[in-house]
Amino acid sequence: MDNLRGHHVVAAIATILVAYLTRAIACFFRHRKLMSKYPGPPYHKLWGHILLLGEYRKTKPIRMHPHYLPALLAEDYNLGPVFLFDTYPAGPAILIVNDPGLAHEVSTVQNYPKSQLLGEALEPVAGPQNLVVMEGALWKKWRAIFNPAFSMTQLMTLVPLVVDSTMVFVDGLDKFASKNDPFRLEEPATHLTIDIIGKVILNHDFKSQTTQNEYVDAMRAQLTWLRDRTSFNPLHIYNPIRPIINLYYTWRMRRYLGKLLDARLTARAGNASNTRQRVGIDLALDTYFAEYSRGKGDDMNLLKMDPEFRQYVIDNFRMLLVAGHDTTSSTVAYALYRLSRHPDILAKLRAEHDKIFGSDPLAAADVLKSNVHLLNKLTYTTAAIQETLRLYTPATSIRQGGPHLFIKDPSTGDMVSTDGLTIWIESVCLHRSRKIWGRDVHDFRPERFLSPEISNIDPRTFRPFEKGPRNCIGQELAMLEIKIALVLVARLFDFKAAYDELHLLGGDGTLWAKNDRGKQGVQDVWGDEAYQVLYATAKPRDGMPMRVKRRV
Ligand code: HEM
Repeated sequence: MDNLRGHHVVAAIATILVAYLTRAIACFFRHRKLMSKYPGPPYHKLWGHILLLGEYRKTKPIRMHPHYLPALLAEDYNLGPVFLFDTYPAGPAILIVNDPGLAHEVSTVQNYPKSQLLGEALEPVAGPQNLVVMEGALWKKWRAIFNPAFSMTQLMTLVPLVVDSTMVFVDGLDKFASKNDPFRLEEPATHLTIDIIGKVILNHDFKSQTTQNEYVDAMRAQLTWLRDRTSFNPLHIYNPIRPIINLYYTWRMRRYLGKLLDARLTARAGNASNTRQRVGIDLALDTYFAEYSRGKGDDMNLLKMDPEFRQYVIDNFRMLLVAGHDTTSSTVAYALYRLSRHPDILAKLRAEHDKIFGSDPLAAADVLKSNVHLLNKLTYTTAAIQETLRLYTPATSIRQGGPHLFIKDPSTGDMVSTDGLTIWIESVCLHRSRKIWGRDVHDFRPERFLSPEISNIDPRTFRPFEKGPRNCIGQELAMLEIKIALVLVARLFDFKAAYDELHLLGGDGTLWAKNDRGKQGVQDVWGDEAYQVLYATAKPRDGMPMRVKRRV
């Protein structure tokens, strides 16, 4: 009897399994059939674009940032304004936007929602609700709260603080120069931008350039634990330890920021007029007092912050601290790298600094502090930074398609459905398009942003900070930081990339030294050994090994 019942159970489980498998297989082939109608590189009935991905993995670096791939595909297959890349079920089916007009449509006219994939990827870094992934009224509210912290008027008042942090960076470079050893430029550049964003958002000096800091250690360690979206290794993808580690670092970071918030709250409630500034933490507290003070009498009754509000503030701080350092530090490193490879361009940049700040580079910090508006005169330096951002775009935008959202393919006039698809506004495709920028597209030539030729290029093409309502809140801050770094560094030091000396850095204890993945095989993209890799954002490969020499 028991035996018979056992057979029934097995038969029922088998039936469910067969039904489940049949449905999964039917879904799979329905997906492939549907996707085969989209424009794109050759599509395999069974494999979609998975085999194509395999081909690129043979000829390009394994660690190459995924945002290079659509640009390579567009070039190799002469692809049009919108095309599909589908590695389902290994990855999502992605509709790639490779046209400035369509990018404008998706980012600005229709402002597609942010992709769920982005939410999943950023959750460990800044919780489920933060400025980058929020939508609708919630996003509007928090964007409006923090906007004033990034206004040009506010930023200009912070220039002296940025200069001070950058002088600590200069001291650090000096030490590397006297030791005459290679080092990874990305490391000190990262600590520089962390210190700056701490001041801008929290009115707090992490001093990460000179000391260990609990928050910075936790944040950087957590970034190394994020899932590497280029890895297909199931042991990595489903690592059971990752969620536990994430919880631990999240707890440490929230605790640190919570203490800062409480201290500021107490100071504000006690003596509002003396402590208020337009840094992020005070702007958040302004909103808190405005929203919660009704009927509570004086501010001292608000010292126990509403838990929901508190969570939003802290997670937004976490997001701003991450978004506000990673991309900027990479751009500082890439700008110095590119300048070091083009003595003629570097000479022009230095001549501009001589002209604006006087011929003594050692006096530049004081000159700048006494007249912060001199930064607005840096025309050539700005072009050099723009050219760096064009070639080394640190971030792009991933949106979510939907049943009512269609993209009109300008090459055919077809309305392309975006239902169920991830939409990628692929700025790297736009920034590396030979058709748009000409035959020297992969060359570093700041002049292209200064000559009349730029007026022939659709202004919606160049979008390192994205465009539309979800553009980068920190773009002016980033430009200001990078300009100040170049002004204070470019005339004092000569840099030389040291990729041929990477073996000397194997034991330097950095995040780069600890990870061996992809260090063998092809190591260049478009002939560039300092290609970008995915390490939370787009970072210079191996942290950009450099040697530096003092000039004056
Ligand atoms: C070179 C430096 C930077 C680059 C290239 C850059 C690029 C970008 C891009 C492309 C986006 C759009 C992302 C998306 O659509 O998902 C973005 C958004 C954002 N960036 Fe930046 N960023 C830089 C520096 C900064 C800085 C210094 C901050 C300061 C906190 C910052 C904070 C943010 C935030 C909060 C968003 C989300 C804005 C929103 O959706 O309302 N970024 N950034």
